[in-house]
Amino acid sequence: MLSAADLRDPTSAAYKKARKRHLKTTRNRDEQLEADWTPFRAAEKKYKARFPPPDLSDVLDLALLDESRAEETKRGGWWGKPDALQCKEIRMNHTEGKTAYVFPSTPGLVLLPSFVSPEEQRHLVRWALSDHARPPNETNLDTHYILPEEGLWNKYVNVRRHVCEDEFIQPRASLTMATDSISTVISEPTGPRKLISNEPVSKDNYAAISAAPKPPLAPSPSVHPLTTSALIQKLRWANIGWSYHWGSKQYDFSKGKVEIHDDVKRVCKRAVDAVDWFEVFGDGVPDCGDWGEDGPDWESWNETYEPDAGIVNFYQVKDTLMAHVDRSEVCATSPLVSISLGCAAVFLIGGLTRDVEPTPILLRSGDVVIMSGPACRRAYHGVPRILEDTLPPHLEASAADEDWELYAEYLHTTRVNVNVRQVFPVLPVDTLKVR
Ligand SMILES: O=C(O)CCC(=O)C(=O)O
Ligand SMILES: [Fe+2]
Repeated sequence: MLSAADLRDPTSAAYKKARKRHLKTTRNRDEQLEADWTPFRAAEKKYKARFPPPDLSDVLDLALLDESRAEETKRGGWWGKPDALQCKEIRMNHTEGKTAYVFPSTPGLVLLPSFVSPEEQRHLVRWALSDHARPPNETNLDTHYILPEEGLWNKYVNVRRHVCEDEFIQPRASLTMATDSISTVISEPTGPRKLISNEPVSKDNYAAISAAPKPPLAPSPSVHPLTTSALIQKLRWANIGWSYHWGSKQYDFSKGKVEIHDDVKRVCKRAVDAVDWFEVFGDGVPDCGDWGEDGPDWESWNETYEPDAGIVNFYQVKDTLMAHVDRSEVCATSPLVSISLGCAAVFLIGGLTRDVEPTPILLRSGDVVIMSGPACRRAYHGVPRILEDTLPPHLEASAADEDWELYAEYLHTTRVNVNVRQVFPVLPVDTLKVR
């Protein structure tokens, strides 16, 4: 496979070949169209580019400050700069040897580099693939395929260990066409997550949005049977907690809530608890945004933060997550905790519109991002690039743990993001009592 280093060396054969292909595909590029790109779109295009590989010198890469991550940051030849952006180190609670950073450009954004230990990273990856991406938690593949009851990953492990055959997993369409009336389902092709412009949820429209019908998505009639090994590469997300309805981009509370696993909750609570929120939002922090009629609630987060929803994202190296705002949560301010595992990525976060120039941050395995407060929770953000060959040494296969081998192999081309949210404010007004 071509490495990023090959593509940066103009004397290499790989560079010459890629350049030729690039010139051919961009010959008819519409320059006027490019001039119309919003700053967010322009940044996405820049980091997505396969050739030449993007220059990351304006991407914040705080791992470079950490001597113990030297082996990790060497991988793949991808480096940002530790001083690419303006950020400030803040005081933390009960946390030895860790650091937290805030950003004047996005009040409420907190970065905790290397917050999750290597051991805990392995534990979370196992949880995500083996325990979580299976019933009762919905995955992107459930709509379209009749998945094995034991979970796709567990089946895949059995296939690789020759415990069972690599059978073809059948599309669901053949089954449901006969039983579902077409008018009760909405069609959604497979592929990346779609951008649907949904209405921001608030206490005022919550009841109406909850009551609106949420018909199941239609299984695609064009998907083909695939083996377990082929299908595992197409796993893109698994739901956490309250069920999310992708057709309307709203939660479907009628389906009930699956409890968030204690181990995941514990990491998220530890992260929120580690932050001194006065340093993030206290006196003298400007432009924190509009907290709504009840005013700021950050002072109680260390005690009241209680996640109840979220998603595990599985990105293969060529996947991207387009600019979006997570606006389906009733509580538009409480911390959203986002844990990065596996390959590194470029994360972009801008402002309330795509016209705000986004801040680029290199996220590596074990890093935690917290998005909190009105300015940050409603900020456009996305992941335009997964950086190939960046799996840290502590996630590689090791002779000491044979069972890890298949996880390590999968992670070589994958980034896992555990994205945990709080849908309801902790003290819901009467109309919000669904818990
Ligand atoms: O993968 C990430 O870092 C961000 C994911 C995200 O923004 C989302 O799931 O809404
Ligand atoms: Fe998001």
